[in-house]
Amino acid sequence: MSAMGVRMQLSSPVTFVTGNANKLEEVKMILGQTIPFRSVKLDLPELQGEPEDISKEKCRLAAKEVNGPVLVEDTCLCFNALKGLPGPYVKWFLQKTGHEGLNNLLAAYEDKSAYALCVFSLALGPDAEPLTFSGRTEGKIVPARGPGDFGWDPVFQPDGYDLTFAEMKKEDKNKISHRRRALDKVREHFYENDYAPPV
Ligand SMILES: O=c1nc[nH]c2c1ncn2[C@H]1C[C@H](O)[C@@H](COP(=O)(O)OP(=O)(O)OP(=O)(O)O)O1
Ligand SMILES: [Mg+2]
Repeated sequence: MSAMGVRMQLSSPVTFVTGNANKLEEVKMILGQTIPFRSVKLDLPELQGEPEDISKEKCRLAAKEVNGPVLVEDTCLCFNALKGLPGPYVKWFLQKTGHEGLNNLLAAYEDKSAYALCVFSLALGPDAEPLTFSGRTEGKIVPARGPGDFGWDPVFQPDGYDLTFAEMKKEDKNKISHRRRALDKVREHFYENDYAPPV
């Protein structure tokens, strides 16, 4: 039961909206059968600003498109020496300058520390205010190592590991990742509110 004692009935399974197949694969692995969800491939426009606001706005757009309950996420890679940049803009830095460019951004600084941040937003429908759930993993930026199939994974080495995210086994990344930590909160929210499985 939710805090209000009202059982929320989802009108349909939650739709995870993303244009990124690698994200979807990880979300599927992490959530398994715990939350009923389906996915739609849509690359939604993203506003500029703070990670939470970007995620929420993406969620509002997704809920309008889907006209039902939706889940979206926005992922940031934040360099401490650069006060959190490139952050939500890492996609464009990566696309234009590659892994080497991301390393070069830190060339002038001793501090190579960084964190990966994942902000999920959930809206139960187009008129609902999105809720956000964040997860964060600390690490550092290193010259690229490992398979290059998912974003900046080759240049991010999480604290306590000698391997980059790209070099780690998927199941190991999924135990400590920003995405895992955020999804643990999403899952907790579903349990706490006792969202009934869709009929
Ligand atoms: O765990 C990750 N490990 C490595 N790279 C990652 C990860 N997660 C996102 N990424 C990349 C994808 C994109 O270059 C940028 C985030 O941008 P972001 O807008 O959130 O992703 P996206 O546009 O690819 O998909 P979406 O349609 O869900 O917005 O960082
Ligand atoms: Mg995006």
